[in-house]
Amino acid sequence: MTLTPIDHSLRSRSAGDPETRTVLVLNSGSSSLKYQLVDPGSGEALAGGIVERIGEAGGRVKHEAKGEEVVRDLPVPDHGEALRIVMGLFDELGPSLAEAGIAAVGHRVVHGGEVFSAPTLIDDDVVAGVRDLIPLAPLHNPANVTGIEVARELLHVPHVAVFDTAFFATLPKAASTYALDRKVAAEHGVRRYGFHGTSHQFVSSAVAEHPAVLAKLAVAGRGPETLRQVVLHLGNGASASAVLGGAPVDTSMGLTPLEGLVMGTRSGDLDAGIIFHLVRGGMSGDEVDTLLNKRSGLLGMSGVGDMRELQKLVASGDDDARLALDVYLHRLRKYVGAYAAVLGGIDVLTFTAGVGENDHRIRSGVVRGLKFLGLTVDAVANETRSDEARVISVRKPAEPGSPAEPHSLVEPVEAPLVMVVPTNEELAIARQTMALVEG
Ligand SMILES: Nc1ncnc2c1ncn2[C@@H]1O[C@H](COP(=O)(O)OP(=O)(O)O)[C@@H](O)[C@H]1O
Ligand SMILES: CC(=O)OP(=O)(O)O
Ligand SMILES: [Mg+2]
Repeated sequence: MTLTPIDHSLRSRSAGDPETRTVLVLNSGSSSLKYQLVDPGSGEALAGGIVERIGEAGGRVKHEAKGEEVVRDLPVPDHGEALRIVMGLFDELGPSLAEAGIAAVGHRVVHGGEVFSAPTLIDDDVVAGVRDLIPLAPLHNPANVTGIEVARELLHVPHVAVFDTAFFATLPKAASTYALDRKVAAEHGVRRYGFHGTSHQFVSSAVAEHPAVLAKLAVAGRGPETLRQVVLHLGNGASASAVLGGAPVDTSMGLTPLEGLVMGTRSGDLDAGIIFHLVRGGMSGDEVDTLLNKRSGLLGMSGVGDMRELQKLVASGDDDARLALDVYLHRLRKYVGAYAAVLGGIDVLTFTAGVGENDHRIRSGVVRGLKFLGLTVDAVANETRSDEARVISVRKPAEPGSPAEPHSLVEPVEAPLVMVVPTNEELAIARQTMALVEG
């Protein structure tokens, strides 16, 4: 398929033109390309979709616009072709990219290393910098580089890189330092970088602005700088963060997005000795890398990496699936407990991303067993589906005249809130992209 490059560079500079206000957000994964056309002003997603199984036998494209979804099965050999297909779908099914007034393209880049700690306007040097970081994120950064290169060829507008690691650039040294020989660590850039930062930042900010949280702080007479949050981003990749007054103080992913929680296909935490044991047993380093990143986690333990599939197996009485779920929940409870210690207590525990937003059994499963921290789940609130940020912990009516009014429900002041807050990495990337482009 051949497409004419779209040049919006002149239109994007025409101030006040409402048509020049959208951002195309691209999230290039190892075998997928997620995209969304976003109006950062209104927060509206005008269209979006996903190209899956890139480079595999049967590719698939899902494109959603104006409430309608189109699914097509077709071969997608690489990310370049994936983006060309996406641009063709916009042309064919709308909204037309040529008329959408794209002011910029925002790229999710997973690893920014120590070089990039803020959204960055992309030029050749930045592409080279992201490429240099491939050894630190071999599963993610190669796709990010390809996505950027192809998009720059096809869309002649400013391109901005928004890094997963940026939010965690200010982690305290005690949390970001591995207890290794300091010279080796410095030479190889070994430290905790943290990932999913765009999501942890978006969600923790939304929590801090939520009326129930503001009421809680008001009742306690405390300022926002004291707010102690734990955020659980549970998607295919999963990570936890501890956030104090808006600043991250710890996070579960490390040098790479492998450490921490049990994930769809990644092991999360394990004894580093296991790696040497497997290598001595005959596996190559690359084989162990693939094992831990792609064949472990829920998939490795149960045969399925998708939480919906896992829950079906558990319901059917499958013992391996039950154990996988128990390991997943056990790890989560350990992290919440650890972060309660890091923060000196928890004010709000928040669930987000595909599993966190949708699976009430996981939420109640985590909180069950953490009663000693004051954490609770109200069964009705937990099981009620909603796209809104909401409280799911047990609450009681506010005292008449209390500062918690007009919010009619408030938990005992000392009890933490448990919340579900939908993440929106695309909107956050679009806003950061627009802010940079508009200077
Ligand atoms: N209704 C649901 N119940 C349970 N799990 C769900 C539900 N919807 C989505 N998920 C799970 O969410 C995960 C994907 O989350 P998502 O945030 O989309 O991942 P990513 O962005 O990392 O690809 C999958 O494990 C999927 O099964
Ligand atoms: C960093 C990371 O794990 O990203 P994802 O969840 O998209 O794989
Ligand atoms: Mg995601």
